[in-house]
Amino acid sequence: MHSFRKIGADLRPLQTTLDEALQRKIDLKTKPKGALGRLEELALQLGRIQNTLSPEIVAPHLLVFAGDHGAAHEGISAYPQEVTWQMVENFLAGGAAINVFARQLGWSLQVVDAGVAHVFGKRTGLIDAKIAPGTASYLEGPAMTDAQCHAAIEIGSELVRQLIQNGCNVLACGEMGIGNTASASLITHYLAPAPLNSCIGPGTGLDDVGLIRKQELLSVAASRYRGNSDPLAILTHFGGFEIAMMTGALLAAGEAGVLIIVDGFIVTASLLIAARLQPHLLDYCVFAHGSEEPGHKIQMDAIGKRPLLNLGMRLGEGTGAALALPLIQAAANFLVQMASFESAGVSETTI
Ligand SMILES: O=C(O)c1ccc[n+]([C@@H]2O[C@H](COP(=O)([O-])O)[C@@H](O)[C@H]2O)c1
Ligand SMILES: Cc1cc2nc[nH]c2cc1C
Repeated sequence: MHSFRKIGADLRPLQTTLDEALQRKIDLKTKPKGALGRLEELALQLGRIQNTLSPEIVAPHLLVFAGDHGAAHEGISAYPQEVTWQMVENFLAGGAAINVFARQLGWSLQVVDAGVAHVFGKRTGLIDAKIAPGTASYLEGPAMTDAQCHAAIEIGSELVRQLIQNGCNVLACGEMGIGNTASASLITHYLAPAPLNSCIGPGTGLDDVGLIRKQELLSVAASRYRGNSDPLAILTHFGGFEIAMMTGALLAAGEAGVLIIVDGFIVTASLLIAARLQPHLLDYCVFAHGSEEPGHKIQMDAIGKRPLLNLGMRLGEGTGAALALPLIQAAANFLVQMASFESAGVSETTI
């Protein structure tokens, strides 16, 4: 029915032919066996993804997808909808947290207007991929049409294919969209699956009263949903153009066999959809950080993954993913640059 089912269709399980050689190379480095802990797992994963004993990080790129949500007017966020476009302006001016971290850590950064309710005009650093000026409210019906969902997935995947053609071999997605934790909660509820209330949190900072209102509204939204549990049906109904575009982006990155650094709660909601379509996608992912949004732990448990960092963050924008890059770089570097027992003349045997 949906041709976008084909995106990611060539996604392959990771190559394991080099596993023994990679593990041996890791074990022969000048350190007690296993002493680099999770960096050793990262090095093995990177070697598998790139199918080499000497992996490298080339042109890491972060795409920040922004979109508005029809349901934002219902009182599901601590902030008003216009913060979405105002933060896009902040990204373009270089003043947001993600700009600071991207500059510090060597990421190329682009902002994608997936569906912000604002006219930006032609702007340097902004990719105009606006599907519509915000989704419809899922309290009234589907957030988007099948055609809009299809277009968003196609555009997200095409953007990533272009980046990879230009040499990028590490991709991260970030997002900005007032109200998008509510969409991510609904998606997590259906796909983890888990009880709805356990998937709902304060997002940008709702107080207890606000949280109860959000839970009530989302419970109404779920009770009105007449579709099935098909991941694309859920994406279409509960939306987020930025969430749909990231779904396409993640699938294309996995299909091209590049490392994906996964950010927080909303990006992982996109990943839950994408991984339902192509389960091997998870092999290409590193989970950067544990978000404070409570549904993130539910997502991680559902896919059996552990985040690298726990910094108490809940910002989005790709900030958690950005901060994990030096660890991944360190994993590649130790595998390539560290001396072996033999080359350094260090005794290998234990007594
Ligand atoms: O990435 C996360 O884990 C995360 C957790 C909570 C909030 N956010 C960000 O906050 C915005 C959504 O929050 P809300 O309360 O408006 O749904 C959106 O712009 C996200 O980038 C992001
Ligand atoms: C200020 C602000 C910045 C953000 N960045 C991502 N989500 C955000 C939400 C708010 C409210």
